[in-house]
Amino acid sequence: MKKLLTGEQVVKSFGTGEEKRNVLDDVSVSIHEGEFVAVMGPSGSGKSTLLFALSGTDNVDGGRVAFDGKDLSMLGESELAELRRTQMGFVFQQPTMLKNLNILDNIVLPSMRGSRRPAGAITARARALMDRVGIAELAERDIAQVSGGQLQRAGICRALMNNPKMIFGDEPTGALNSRAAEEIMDLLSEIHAEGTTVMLVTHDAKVAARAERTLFMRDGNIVSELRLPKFDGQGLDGRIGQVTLKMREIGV
Ligand SMILES: Nc1ncnc2c1ncn2[C@@H]1O[C@H](COP(=O)(O)OP(=O)(O)OP(=O)(O)O)[C@@H](O)[C@H]1O
Repeated sequence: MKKLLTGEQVVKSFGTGEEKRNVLDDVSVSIHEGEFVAVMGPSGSGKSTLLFALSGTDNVDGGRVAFDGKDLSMLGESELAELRRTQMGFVFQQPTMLKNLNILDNIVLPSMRGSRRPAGAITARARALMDRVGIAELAERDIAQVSGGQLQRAGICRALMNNPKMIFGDEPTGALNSRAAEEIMDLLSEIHAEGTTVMLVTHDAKVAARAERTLFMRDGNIVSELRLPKFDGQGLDGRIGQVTLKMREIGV
């Protein structure tokens, strides 16, 4: 399988002078096309910082990040923004949505901003995605009138609008009850099964159990990884057991 995303000796530091410290300390990692990778580790170990560095959300202080063969540091600001807008989708703990717009408008807004596609086609794409994730009837609702799980589905629709090669998620189920979390993970597993590459930061063994590879971070480094067969919808409990065992083994 082709490498889609590579980080080579990535360094990211925060602070200055004596306060300066490397939050990512020479991290190298490759993610292959179609892979589902989870990132776990103690709070403050650098998981989100790694996700932001690899997705070009944040610049890095050392090393190199390449997406689909393109060195991100060689791209101009607008090229990087375009690459992120068209090839990457982002799902966070809680989707940031505008309160004065309904669900549909929140989903289409980022695509309307930067695209030459006709507005009708963009709206049709959003409605098809909403239908697919089971929130078609909520299009005209205010964002305050839907549940956390429904709002996250809308966030996933927004992330899929441009049919991205890769989805990056930072604790996508962190704000949800266990049933909604499971439904969101079913959805992300489906999207992965259709060929989208996925990278998720999580504290939850139930989330990492869906992944084929879980990276474990500590103090700004990847210290271990667990590989599992591609998830086919079967044997989730056993996979959760394996992730939990590994977490205990390395003290996460
Ligand atoms: N913008 C920033 N400025 C200064 N320090 C930062 C910044 N962002 C992150 N850090 C620090 O970098 C370290 C790693 O943060 P990061 O959010 O990547 O950890 P994490 O593993 O995702 O943690 P959590 O599980 O709590 O979300 C932390 O000590 C954090 O305080």
